[in-house]
Amino acid sequence: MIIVEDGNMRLPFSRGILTRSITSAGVDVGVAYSIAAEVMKDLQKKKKRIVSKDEIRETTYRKLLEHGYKTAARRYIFWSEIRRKGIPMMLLLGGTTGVGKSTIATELAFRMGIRSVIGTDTIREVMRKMISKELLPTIHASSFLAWKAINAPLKGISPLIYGFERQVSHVAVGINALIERATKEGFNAILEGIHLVPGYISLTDMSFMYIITVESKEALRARFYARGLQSLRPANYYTDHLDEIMGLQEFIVERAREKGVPIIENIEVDKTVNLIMEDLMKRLSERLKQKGIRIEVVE
Ligand SMILES: Nc1ncnc2c1ncn2[C@@H]1O[C@H](COP(=O)(O)OP(=O)(O)OP(=O)(O)O)[C@@H](O)[C@H]1O
Ligand SMILES: O=C(O)[C@@H](CO)OP(=O)(O)O
Repeated sequence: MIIVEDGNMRLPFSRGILTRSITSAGVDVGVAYSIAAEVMKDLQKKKKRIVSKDEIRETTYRKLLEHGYKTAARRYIFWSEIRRKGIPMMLLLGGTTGVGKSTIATELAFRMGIRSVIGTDTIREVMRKMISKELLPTIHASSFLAWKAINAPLKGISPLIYGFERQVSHVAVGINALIERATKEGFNAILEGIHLVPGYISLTDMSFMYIITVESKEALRARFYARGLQSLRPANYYTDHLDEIMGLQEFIVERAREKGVPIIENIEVDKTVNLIMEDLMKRLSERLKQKGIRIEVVE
């Protein structure tokens, strides 16, 4: 068995863990697994029982280059440097219901080795238990039905948007508290949810927001049916309100354009995840440069 030394810690070499960090470079999981296996063989050939993390990093980098994955090799080093330096950051994924936020968040967390994925629905759920329907009616409804819980002003704003905005501004109190706490403690997390609307959330200099969209009502309908098969959230509840849900997407996208938040259309999960990681790498290295932190390999 090969033992990996990392500071004071010693852990058995895990092909699974290495596979995961190789996928952070945008390499397909199957390729990542076979490269991790080759790295393991190389290390075994050296007949060393204890290897350092740097040795693993260098061997992996070399293997990626050998297989012609030049860009991926540089990305791999970038993300391992980020992990090694323990740079705290938050990733925020917003977008209307059903676009694929939690699916993408889980995949990103896996590739980036982030342990915490928090849905804003959970924050809303906690608030529901603490604040009665009489006091805050909008948080007790789905985003697209919040308008039914209150009387919107007669002019100037659509009731759908008015109800949603009320819900978002209440849930944002909990979200902002969470961001503040995470920043204070320096932990990495991915937040996802419909309540992450640009302009309502206080972003720190190490939090990065993306808005996920779906191309059409029909694509969204298909996603609700797919989700209905995998979970207890019935498709019809959402497909009966597709116009309202698309209306919320329009509102969120407008806010994102206003605030300069990147908008990513989610067609294929893998491509969406790669696009986010690519953009995040650029934004992150720019931000770190401003802070005077150098990351060795950046394209
Ligand atoms: N690019 C995609 N192509 C096809 N199906 C997708 C894609 N992205 C996500 N899905 C599927 O769409 C369904 C909805 O995705 P998910 O539950 O992640 O959405 P969400 O944005 O988190 O929704 P909510 O805000 O309601 O929690 C899931 O069944 C998921 O597997
Ligand atoms: O409010 C909503 O639109 C969704 C967001 O995920 O939540 P729920 O399905 O619980 O209503």
